[in-house]
Amino acid sequence: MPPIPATPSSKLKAVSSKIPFTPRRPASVISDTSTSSLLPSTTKRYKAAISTESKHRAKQIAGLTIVPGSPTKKSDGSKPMTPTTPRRNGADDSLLSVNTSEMDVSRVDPEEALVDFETVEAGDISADIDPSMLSESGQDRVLVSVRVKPTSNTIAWNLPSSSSKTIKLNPQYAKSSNTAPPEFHFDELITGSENKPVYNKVARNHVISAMEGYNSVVFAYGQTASGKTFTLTGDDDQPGIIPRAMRDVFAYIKHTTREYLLRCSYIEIYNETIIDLLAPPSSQPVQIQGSGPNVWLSPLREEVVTNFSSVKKVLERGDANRRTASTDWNERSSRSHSVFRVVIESRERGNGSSSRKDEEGGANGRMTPTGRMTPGFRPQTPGGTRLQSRDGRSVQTSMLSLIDLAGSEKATSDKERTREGKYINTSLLTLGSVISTLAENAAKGKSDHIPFRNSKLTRMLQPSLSGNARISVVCTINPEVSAIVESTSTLQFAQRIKKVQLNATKKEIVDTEALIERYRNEIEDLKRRLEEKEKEAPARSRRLSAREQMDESKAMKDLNSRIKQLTRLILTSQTVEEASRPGSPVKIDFDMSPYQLQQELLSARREIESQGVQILALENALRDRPLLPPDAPESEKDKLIMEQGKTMRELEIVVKGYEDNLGEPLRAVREDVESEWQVKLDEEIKRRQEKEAWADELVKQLEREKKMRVKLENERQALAAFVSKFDALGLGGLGLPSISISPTSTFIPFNPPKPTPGGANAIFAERQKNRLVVGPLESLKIAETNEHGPNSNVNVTESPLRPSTKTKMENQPSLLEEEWEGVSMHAEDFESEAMVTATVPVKEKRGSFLKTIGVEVKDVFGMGKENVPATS
Ligand SMILES: Nc1ncnc2c1ncn2[C@@H]1O[C@H](COP(=O)(O)OP(=O)(O)OP(=O)(O)O)[C@@H](O)[C@H]1O
Repeated sequence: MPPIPATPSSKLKAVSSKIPFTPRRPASVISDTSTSSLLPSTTKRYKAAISTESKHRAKQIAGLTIVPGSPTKKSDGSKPMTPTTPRRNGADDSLLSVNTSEMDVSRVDPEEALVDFETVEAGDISADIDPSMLSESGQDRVLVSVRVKPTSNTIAWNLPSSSSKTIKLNPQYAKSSNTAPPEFHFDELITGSENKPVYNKVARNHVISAMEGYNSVVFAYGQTASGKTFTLTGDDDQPGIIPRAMRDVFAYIKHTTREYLLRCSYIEIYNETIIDLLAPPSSQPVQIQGSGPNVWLSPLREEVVTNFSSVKKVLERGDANRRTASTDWNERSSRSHSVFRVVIESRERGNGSSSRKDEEGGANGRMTPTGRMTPGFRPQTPGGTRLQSRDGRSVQTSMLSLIDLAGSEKATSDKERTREGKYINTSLLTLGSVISTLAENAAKGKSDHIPFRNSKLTRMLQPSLSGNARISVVCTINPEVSAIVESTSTLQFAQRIKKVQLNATKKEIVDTEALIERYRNEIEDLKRRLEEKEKEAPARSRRLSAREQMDESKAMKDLNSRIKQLTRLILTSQTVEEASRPGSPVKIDFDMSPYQLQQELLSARREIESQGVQILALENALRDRPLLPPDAPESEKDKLIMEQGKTMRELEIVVKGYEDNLGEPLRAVREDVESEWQVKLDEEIKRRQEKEAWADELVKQLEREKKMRVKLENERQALAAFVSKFDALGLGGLGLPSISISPTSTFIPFNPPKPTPGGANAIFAERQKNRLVVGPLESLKIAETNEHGPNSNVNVTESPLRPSTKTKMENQPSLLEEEWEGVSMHAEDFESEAMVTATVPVKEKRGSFLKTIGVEVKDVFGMGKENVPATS
């Protein structure tokens, strides 16, 4: 198998032939010229600058042994410096104390160190930046790439073509000819010495994601000397991921309207100790605080960077403090895991951003270091300095972590390296098992315990590995035959990490203070408007219609309820703020017992509650308060009362007019209805009068009929008696001369009537047959005269005043009018209750006879049988 050509080959040559060097120390941070004179004057690489401590030692300790296998010697023949002990103990701190910066975030006012498109200069960004590259592309899975280090030796791996993403062990190097040689597929497979395509493929998206607000992690994993540091840091010719990422950070800022605060930190984990590469050597080791996904490092020095040159300085300082040593495989092997982190905080630009910076930052709006810094400034923010959300502009926070892991390695000939190697291998092993469990859990939906706590590295990476980060891993391999085992192990690790599931989210910090302030302002504004409305109300109400007045009162009610709502929101925000603040040192005395603290908390809560009640009560009072304050002058009050009285009178008039107008149509309707019904009423009255008259007439008629009936009955009785007597005397049918019956008659000529056939009874019966019978008033019945027969119940509805033609009344003369042959009868004769007398031509006894037939009417009427008095 031919060796892998480097791209371009001349570069590989240049890189491989480079002599390690220490970068030039920035003048600003190095005050001791004698120290700087110790350092080589030219520099081509950032990597593994020999620490100041090491240099100092170098002066004192003569004759360091050359590590066997070190590929290169220094040009002066001296051996590479290898720190053998932690640099803090026994180090000359006075020499190292210069290694500090005024850009320490605790000394900088974040508001003065903001970076935005105005402050970013062309030199801060890559010359070949394409804005279209600055768009985010989300990743739910870890992006896994493999970078194969160029070599001139025979390689054991088959790399089919440049576009292929599969790497396969050549069969002749397989463990056994029976087993298939291992084959791996990745997202990217990169060869050559060009760092730019590596950055573009494996890191650019993640850098942009970090700028968009997602935590992002890029780390290099691989065997020692396989090219991790070359990939992450690179050199002047081939800058690696870190410098390229930082240039893209500024390029991104150049193309947005947000303002940024960038804070860098640089640490290393060496033999399970976390060391702050930017802090003075005497500083306390960094501790991992918190637990689970909420872990942070403390104390940790963070440097604010505002341009690329400040980033470069930070990197140089950190690199200078990194532990490197010659190993059997790498002249300057990283003996620790290094983590370069940038905390990116951003918010929308405020209105006066640029003008403020122009004033304070000098030419082109760029802040000078002195202009930005406020020595001794330390905002009282729990958890350290950070960008504050302002005027309702929330702050977005994310972290970009660029990690160069220590190389896994086999046992080395050096004792110290062996000890380091153990730690390195242990932490890498832990990383491996953490990744395996994460992958397993993701694949099988399990939630097995993940051993994050087994190493500082995994514990520190826990938030990112738990899913809340976008991760890219570059696995570097040495393709040579001698490194098959390590390369296979690296590729297997890469294969596993590919399965880890991610779910990164953005973190937004809301500006509660600004929110509360905004609410307060709004409440003030609403109250002012409410007050104005209340003042104008009497005057306005005169002008407004009823409808508009209703709208007006609704608007005032709305204002009131909005005030109430905002007050509640303020209370809630304050409570949340209080709860989320982890105990301000200003307010809480930590020497207090838990009981006392609890009491404090309770009383604080009670106070908040009572304030809430007070606010609500005040709101109610505000709503119900009179239009004038109690201490207003009497004249004002009188004026108001007068105005209100006037308004009331006006309202009364309005109401009356309204009612009047409303009554008018009703009156018209009533009149119409009345006139219409008056006619009907008149007709009805007339009809009633007629009916009354008719009824009166009926009554009279009835009376008459009754009398007539009585008389007739009397007549009948008298006649019956008379006829019986007459018959008894044997005078029936004798042909008597005309009889004149008159009570006043004194003389009746003797001319007795001739007897009729059947006698008087027959005549009476005949008359009875044709007799008219008068029934009740309301239903006049004509019985015997009815054409339907004597017993027919046919009603005769006609008025008795207008007798029916069907009756025989008109043909039937009244008995009173009828004149009998020989007997004359007159109605007036029956008017009185005098005895009916008949003058019969009898002998001398006739007078006594006449006397004996006198009959009282009342005795006759109502008797069922003929009441014939006995002849005396
Ligand atoms: N792709 C590459 N092209 C050219 N040179 C490379 C490449 N990768 C690595 N090198 C060179 O190989 C040497 C070792 O590389 P590097 O120091 O980056 O390895 P490492 O993985 O960081 O090792 P360690 O784990 O020991 O720190 C360096 O001199 C570096 O310049």
